[in-house]
Amino acid sequence: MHPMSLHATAEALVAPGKGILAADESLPTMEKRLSRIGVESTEQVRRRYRDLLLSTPGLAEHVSGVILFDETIRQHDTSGTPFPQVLADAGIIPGIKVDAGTRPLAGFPDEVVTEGLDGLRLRLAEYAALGARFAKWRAVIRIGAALPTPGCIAANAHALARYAALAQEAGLVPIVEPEVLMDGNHSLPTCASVTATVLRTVYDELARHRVVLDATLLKPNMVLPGASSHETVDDDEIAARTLAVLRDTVPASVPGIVFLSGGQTPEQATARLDALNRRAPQPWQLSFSYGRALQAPVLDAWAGQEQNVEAAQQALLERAWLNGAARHGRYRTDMEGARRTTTGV
Ligand SMILES: O=P(O)(O)OC[C@H]1O[C@](O)(COP(=O)(O)O)[C@@H](O)[C@@H]1O
Repeated sequence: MHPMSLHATAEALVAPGKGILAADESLPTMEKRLSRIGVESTEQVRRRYRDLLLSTPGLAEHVSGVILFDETIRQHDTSGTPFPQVLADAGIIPGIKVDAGTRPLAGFPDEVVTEGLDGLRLRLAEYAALGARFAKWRAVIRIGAALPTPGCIAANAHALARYAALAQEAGLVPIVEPEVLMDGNHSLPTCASVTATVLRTVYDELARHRVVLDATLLKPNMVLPGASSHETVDDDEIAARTLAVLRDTVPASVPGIVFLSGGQTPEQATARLDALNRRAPQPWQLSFSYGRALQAPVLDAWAGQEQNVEAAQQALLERAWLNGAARHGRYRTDMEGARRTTTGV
């Protein structure tokens, strides 16, 4: 086992000015992301793309950890170094997505449950041996006319707790991710009340399963109006509503909250993280674990072409730098596109 305690690892993942790069897209998600830029998703393409991300020089300045996918944790960079080692050498903590994705929840139309508990103890031991020091499991909750149901919330919270306990047993810090989706035309208060109910249920289950909270991180959605609701809400209101829900439901012993981006634009995700941090101090660090909001500009800049690798890495450094500023509540929109002049890089 790695000599750093689980609590120390959790704290290092939410170190000031830093956050997590979620690069753990499953095969179907990666196929979607690559087809947007007109690139076919093959194992070699995914390896090249992840190599670009993970070998970005200077990434550690604002990235504390990277979540990998099962395929990626077994792959190597072009010189033959395993990806978890590439990260560790750069001072970045390697992590791993361990859920097996969502499936329809039997008896609950339009609701899903995350699978992957069977055999998880053995898989976690293998991931730890491959160099992972933290893990992630995502539950998905949909808002609809009569959704989510208590049954769906309970099933997902139970799975998250079973996973988190197993991750800690294996010496990995569990990131607990109950995502309330932005899809739909629901209001901001509806998202707030659903998110609060989900988080309360999740923390009940974590306690029941004896999960040590100071060695966990929470990866929640921000409290937002539904994507098709046409409600305009400013970033400070989103921060206020999000913090009100979190303060009501997340114990203070949790070291950090690392938000998912969930379909927000990169600029929105950064501005809202900034608004949240302008309301610090809070009981926990307020950080990011963004997939799309960090990678969308990288994919656009890369477009699958070798000659664009450096420009793509610059795009990643730019977003990491902006989110690093947002970690301190020091982001301003005029910093967009200004990294080279400001940092002299
Ligand atoms: O392919 P999956 O397992 O559905 O994962 C979806 C993505 O959702 C996340 O949990 C959050 O990503 P976003 O910031 O893009 O919402 C990522 O960690 C993950 O890559």
